[in-house]
Amino acid sequence: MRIGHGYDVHKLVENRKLILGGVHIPYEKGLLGHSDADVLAHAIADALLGAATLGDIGVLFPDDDPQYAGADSLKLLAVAVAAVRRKGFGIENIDATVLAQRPKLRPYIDEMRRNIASACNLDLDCVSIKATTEEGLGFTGRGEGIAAHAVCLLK
Ligand SMILES: Nc1ccn([C@@H]2O[C@H](COP(=O)(O)O)[C@@H](O)[C@H]2O)c(=O)n1
Ligand SMILES: C[C@@]1(CO)OP(=O)(O)OP(=O)(O)OC[C@H]1O
Repeated sequence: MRIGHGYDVHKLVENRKLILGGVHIPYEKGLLGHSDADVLAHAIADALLGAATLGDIGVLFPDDDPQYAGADSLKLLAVAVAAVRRKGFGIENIDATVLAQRPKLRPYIDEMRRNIASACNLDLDCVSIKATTEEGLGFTGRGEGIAAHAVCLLK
């Protein structure tokens, strides 16, 4: 067994789509990044790559490479998963938490889980996604950005 942890943050700005776990969530702002800035998919990719000692998402997909401009992060996640599997690992489970003051994410959680499970070729029951506010505290609490933590086990 191998354990992995991933953490990512992206800034909330106007005139960007808010994409979390591959779901386009209606909101007045979106996350800024070189890719679609799907902070949840990035944290999960980093957890998987970390567990397999394959570096992190920025190693696989450099943020100065034009081919990743506006990239669908679920596709980047699927590539990361393929690298993990090529190294001989299977994925036991993924558990992630999104830190966002707004918008309310609960209505979108099941669709996010389905998207992540599909990108990772996993049963739905192996993918857990949760959301929490930080009670108005810090940069997520002020609505300046959204963060995500993820852990995974590889077998
Ligand atoms: N952006 C968010 C944040 C939280 N939730 C859900 O609300 C519950 C209570 O949030 P607390 O920060 O007070 O723990 C939380 O357990 C989530 O189910 C949400 O949907 N979207
Ligand atoms: C995903 C990549 C891909 O270009 O770009 P960003 O969307 O900026 O995301 P980040 O988590 O800052 O770093 C990883 C990048 O390599």
